[in-house]
Amino acid sequence: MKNEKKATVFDALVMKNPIELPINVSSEIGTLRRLLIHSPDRGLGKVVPSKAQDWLFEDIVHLDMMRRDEYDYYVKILLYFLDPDKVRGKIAELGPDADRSFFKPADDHYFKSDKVIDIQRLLTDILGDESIRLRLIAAICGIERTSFRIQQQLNEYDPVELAKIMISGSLPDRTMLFAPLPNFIFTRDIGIVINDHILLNKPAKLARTREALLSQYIFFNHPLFADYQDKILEIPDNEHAFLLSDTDTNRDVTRSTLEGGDVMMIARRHLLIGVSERTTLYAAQQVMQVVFARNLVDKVTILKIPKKRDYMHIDTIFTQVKRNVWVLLGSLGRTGDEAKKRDVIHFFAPKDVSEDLKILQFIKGLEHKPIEIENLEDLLADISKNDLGASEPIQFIYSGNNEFPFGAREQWTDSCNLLALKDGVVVGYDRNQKTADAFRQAGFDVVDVASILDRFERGESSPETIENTLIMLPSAELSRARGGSHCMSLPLLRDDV
Ligand SMILES: NC(=O)NCCC[C@H](N)C(=O)O
Repeated sequence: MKNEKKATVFDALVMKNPIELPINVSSEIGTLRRLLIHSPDRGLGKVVPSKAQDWLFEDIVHLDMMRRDEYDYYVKILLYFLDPDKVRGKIAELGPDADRSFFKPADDHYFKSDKVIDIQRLLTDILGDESIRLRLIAAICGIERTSFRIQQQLNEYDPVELAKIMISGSLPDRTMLFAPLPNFIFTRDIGIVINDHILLNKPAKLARTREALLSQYIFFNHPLFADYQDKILEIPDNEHAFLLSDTDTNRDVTRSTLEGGDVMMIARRHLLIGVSERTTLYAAQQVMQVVFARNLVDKVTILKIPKKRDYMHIDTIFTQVKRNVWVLLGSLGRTGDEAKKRDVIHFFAPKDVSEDLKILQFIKGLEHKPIEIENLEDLLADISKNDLGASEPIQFIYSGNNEFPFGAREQWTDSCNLLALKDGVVVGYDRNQKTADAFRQAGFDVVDVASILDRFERGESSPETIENTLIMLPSAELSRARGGSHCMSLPLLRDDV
């Protein structure tokens, strides 16, 4: 439909006073109250084998199956926990064979929650403003190098359709104008809430550049974030970076790239930052300076992980399950270290293929005297006990139950990338069966998402009463996109723990 200046579609959100929609995240496990997601859009169905690597997928996906059999369940479980009135009593009619209008952000029958918010709707809202629309069209056409005529043509679409085009890269008649954004489903990577501040990301990969631009416009222009304008943090490049060649090894210490999967608000006064394939040391340092300067935390821990596609961000190698329970990849933990010490080949390995994990902790005011932490388990145990006050013994659940070669296999399909809905209740992928065994051995219930929704519907369990559970999401297609439920969430509000 052509641009008719319709009222913004997300009235429920826009009309609320932003004060009623606070933003605050001070842990990874406090009960989740509000988050940003993005349902797989038509762009994901455009990935072809020859572009899969460039677009950061290792495979092509079946879009309809990914939506009906997998992602829609993710949405249902999120709604049951965060906004139950939208789905309670309706689960049977929202099955994989039903009409999907409830799940389509641009549809009149969409669930329209102000707790589980699709970023596409926020984009639609801001595109209702003439000046923002013109600027964003120009910016996108600039980075995508389209013709001037296409710029003019885009301005003719209404905000609902224009948002779809900007995300998917294609027109309603399926003509492709530019590349899709298949990784936009991983909302974790576009921004991170640090207490009541929002840190915007600078993606390392070209395929994610447009995501950052869209997010920047949304965070700076949507009424939802109106009260937080002076709390949005952006990390600039070091001016020396502009003078370095692409191959200069100093690029890493001057260039600023940062993705949300590398930033974890782990406790009210403690931030973790990964230095990885995607996040540079320079960016990590800049973030540390700004969070200390704004007195947002007292402690920043920097974890340098191997620059490998398998690991990508720190949230691909560990996430928190409960105040005293973590899931992690054993080969980068203590057990991995011990095995390595006995391994003469590892000792002589050139630095760039080293599997080492290095951890340095910085205390505000004593930044010049960082503390080295020997292994991941020591760091996580310290967080549980000293930052979060856990009194029970600390438990580590290892990817693939630490059995060779399942640790690596299941980490690749996001066994360590879990989203906590509340303390001890997490969502993960069903294909990671050895990791699920490890959860059982640690005393957790392991239940597939359809069964838990049934139990909720029958009143046999509820989001309030459920404890110590791994909820398993169907994942044959989603896991091909190389991210898990942690990556598919940008928490905006969690209860304090
Ligand atoms: N936080 C995350 O680990 N996000 C997963 C991102 C997957 C996406 N295909 C990417 O490579 O960027």
